[in-house]
Amino acid sequence: MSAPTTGAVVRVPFAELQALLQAILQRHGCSAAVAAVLAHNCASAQRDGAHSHGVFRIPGYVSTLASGWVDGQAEPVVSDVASGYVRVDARGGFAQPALAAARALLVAKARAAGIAVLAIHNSHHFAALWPDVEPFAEEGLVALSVVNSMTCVVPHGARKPLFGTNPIAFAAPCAGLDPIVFDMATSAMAHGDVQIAARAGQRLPEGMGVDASGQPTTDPQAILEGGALLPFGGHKGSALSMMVELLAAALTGGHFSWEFDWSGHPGAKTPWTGQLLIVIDPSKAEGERFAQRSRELVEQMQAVGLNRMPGERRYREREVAGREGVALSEQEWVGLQALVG
Ligand SMILES: NC(=O)C1=CN([C@@H]2O[C@H](COP(=O)(O)OP(=O)(O)OC[C@H]3O[C@@H](n4cnc5c(N)ncnc54)[C@H](OP(=O)(O)O)[C@@H]3O)[C@@H](O)[C@H]2O)C=CC1
Ligand SMILES: O=C(O)C1=NCCCC1
Repeated sequence: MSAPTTGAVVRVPFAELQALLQAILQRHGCSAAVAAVLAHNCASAQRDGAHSHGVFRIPGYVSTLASGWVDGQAEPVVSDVASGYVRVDARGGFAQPALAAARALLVAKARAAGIAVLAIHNSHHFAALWPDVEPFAEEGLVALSVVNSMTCVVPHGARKPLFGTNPIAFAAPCAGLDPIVFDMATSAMAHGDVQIAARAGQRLPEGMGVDASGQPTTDPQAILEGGALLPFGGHKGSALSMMVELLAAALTGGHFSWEFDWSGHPGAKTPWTGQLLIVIDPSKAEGERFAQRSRELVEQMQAVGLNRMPGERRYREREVAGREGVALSEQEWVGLQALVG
């Protein structure tokens, strides 16, 4: 989640940024419907200071669309496969429009049965994962999502990369407070943050990755050029990353992180994989008590000295952006103007 480090800061109203991103995405090959979903997602990440997946990613969307690797016009096909199961074929398009297409059915099933699963395959996810779960918690539901990405992480104890950076995001309602949300790569660092550090000429902390010969390195460029990331927390993060491969790819019918070949599409950046969401209606078990119990948990964590909840930094940045506008570096702002042409 590195912040931009160069240039003066420009503040832009959220709606203006979203409209600009939508215009860029449409100009470079997305349908209006797809561009609207991605623009909202990306502008939200920038607003919340989630810089590794904010406007930093727009040139990647543009080059990927130009390469023909992703279908920016794809219309997802939603299948109602069982009482608690929805399947979506994203048809080679982005995962977020696939989620949007299935969302109402997924929520209806979760409310009827207490739990429902959404399995998306044939999809590209190039964004932060919290925007996919947080809205469910705002409606009183608990949501968990996983997505796999592209081979760049060495499984614990192995010699070569295999897994993606494979994030896990979770959201739950909390009485009187913002939803409890966490969203984390299962690698020691998100790939986007390695790219940002490389661009800024910064070293990484120790323990993030290895170079092309498998030796530990703090040089982000060495990780990007033939090296690899490590899982967070050794064998534990590695096991979670393995779980993400199983849930997001094997269970959905999507590709494992190493199974797609984008070498024929220079400029392609978006992993062609799968995504799983599990949505639970806590009222089925706990009535109205779940959100209150969440609140009790937060209060107990604070009572023992916790001074920052996961998600809290984003909510703080969101509040500031609401008052002052979304922050971008001047360089990013100028770059976006150039892309709208
Ligand atoms: N689409 C894809 O394939 C991929 C996407 N990603 C995305 O990259 C993004 C960044 O991931 P990552 O770098 O692992 O995230 P971070 O390590 O920055 O943060 C992980 C979580 O921990 C919370 N957190 C951070 N610091 C603290 C602290 N000191 N105390 C309490 N909580 C804390 C964060 O909350 P807060 O948000 O408030 O800082 C967040 O919920 C994610 O949004 C992820 O979805 C990553 C890999 C692949
Ligand atoms: O930051 C990462 O790690 C990734 N983000 C978008 C998709 C590829 C991996």
